[in-house]
Amino acid sequence: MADKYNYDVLYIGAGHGTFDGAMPLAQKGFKVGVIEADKVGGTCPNWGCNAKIALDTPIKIYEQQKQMSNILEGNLKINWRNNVENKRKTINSLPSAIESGMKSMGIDVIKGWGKLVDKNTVSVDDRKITSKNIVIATGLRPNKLDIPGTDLSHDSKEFMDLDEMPNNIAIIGSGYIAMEFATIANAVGANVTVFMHSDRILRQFYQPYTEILMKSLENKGIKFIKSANVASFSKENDKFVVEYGDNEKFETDWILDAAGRIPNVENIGLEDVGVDFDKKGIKVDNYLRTSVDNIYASGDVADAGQPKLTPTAVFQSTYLMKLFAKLTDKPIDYPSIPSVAFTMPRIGQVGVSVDEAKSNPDKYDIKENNLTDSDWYRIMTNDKIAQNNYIYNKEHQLVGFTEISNEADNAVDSLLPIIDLKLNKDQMGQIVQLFPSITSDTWGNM
Ligand SMILES: Cc1cc2nc3c(=O)[nH]c(=O)nc-3n(C[C@H](O)[C@H](O)[C@H](O)COP(=O)(O)OP(=O)(O)OC[C@H]3O[C@@H](n4cnc5c(N)ncnc54)[C@H](O)[C@@H]3O)c2cc1C
Ligand SMILES: NC(=O)c1ccc[n+]([C@@H]2O[C@H](COP(=O)([O-])OP(=O)(O)OC[C@H]3O[C@@H](n4cnc5c(N)ncnc54)[C@H](O)[C@@H]3O)[C@@H](O)[C@H]2O)c1
Repeated sequence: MADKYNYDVLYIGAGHGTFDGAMPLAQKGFKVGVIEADKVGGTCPNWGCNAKIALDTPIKIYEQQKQMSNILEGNLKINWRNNVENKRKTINSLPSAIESGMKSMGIDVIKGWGKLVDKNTVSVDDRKITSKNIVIATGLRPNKLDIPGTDLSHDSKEFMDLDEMPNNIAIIGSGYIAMEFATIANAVGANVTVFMHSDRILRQFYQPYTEILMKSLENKGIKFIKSANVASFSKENDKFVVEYGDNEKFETDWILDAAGRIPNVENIGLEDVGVDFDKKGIKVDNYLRTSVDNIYASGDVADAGQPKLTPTAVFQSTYLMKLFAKLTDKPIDYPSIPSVAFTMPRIGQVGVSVDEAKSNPDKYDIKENNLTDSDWYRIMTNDKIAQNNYIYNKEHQLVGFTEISNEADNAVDSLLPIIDLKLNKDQMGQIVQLFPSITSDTWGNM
């Protein structure tokens, strides 16, 4: 299409906020360009979900083996170097696979730093590229603590590429990255100390479950320092020192700063072109349109009031494809975005939360289960922690769910069609699950 401009749609950033929608858009005949400054695929395949789950998979097996030590004899041990090598092997081909996929659909993949020049022009080094529509999908980056010695700390990307697991690790923060990586480092044998900002971990999740998780991690040897108020990092001989609280000092071998991630909004010309943003990201309306009418934002960098996760980025980029291809003219209508902390045990949730249900008893009913004594599957795997909550509206439709267990990710996933398609009992009765499976038990416990 594009005649007046080089492209119909030009994307800045090549993560899930871009490629899930850009590929089908190009397939429909639209002229599409994608600018990427680093690895094609962005955070999720290279430094996020895929990379993390490759490292986590042996951890899950290791933890489950310990649970079944009455049957499985011998002591498994995780070889960290092999684990990192295996992670590299499983993800290293993803950028070129995604790039080839885009090129095969006719997308021009342009390497370099994209910066808005005006509402239809983006510069990449010395090149000026024009487009009818522009999508900014530049993602997030670690929010390094603004304290003395901050450069002595490391981020999640560096953790996932450690050739040796340090004996002692200090982790700053108690969110997703902090808890998932504390789980991994502890299983590999490191002494892990978590410096919490407050007295809670994983504040997005149901607090009674996060308290159970924290106790379980403590029982495995992870130390938590609540409301630590970390003041500085320094180096003394071969050791690193975390100064916190009332001038207390903690010596360690390695510091992971996991105190959150912030939007990549700097040096991309937003101010020059009049695109509004703040520290939560680029402001968008219900069509993912920014304050400039032909410029859109997608994925983590957009402040869309949704969890900044891969499923959100996939849904948003796919929605934009439909909008550009005129397959919809309606505002974006989000499904329930599922989220899981890949700790052991895991905590997962989707839809209406338990807290929301408890504060609106006229709208919701809650069914709580302890699966360790009632659920055959969890008895079989000797799970010591497995609980869930089903949340129903007054028409008895399932509208929310949360679980803590080794299988919480699979349990949440299995219920998404019921929640999103609002299946009633008759419709559910038309579907039989594989048996035995987590799905059959999760549906069966409703
Ligand atoms: C350690 C970790 C684990 C995670 N685990 C999970 C998980 O298990 N499940 C889940 O759902 N989510 C997870 N996430 C979040 C998930 O990775 C993100 O939500 C998702 O990758 C967002 O995609 P995006 O396209 O918006 O941004 P990104 O994937 O970050 O892509 C943005 C791209 O833009 C590029 N870029 C930035 N500025 C420019 C510029 N000016 N010019 C050109 N290119 C530019 C960047 O190089 C990058 O490639 C995890 C994140 C991290 C850090
Ligand atoms: N399983 C998953 O889906 C998954 C896994 C990892 C990351 N992610 C995504 O990546 C993003 C970043 O994850 P994250 O764990 O960095 O962020 P987060 O927001 O989950 O956690 C940040 C943590 O840092 C703490 N903190 C904030 N300021 C601090 C300070 N000054 N000093 C000490 N601690 C401080 C917070 O209390 C919190 O515990 C999120 O968008 C998340 O959705 C998702």
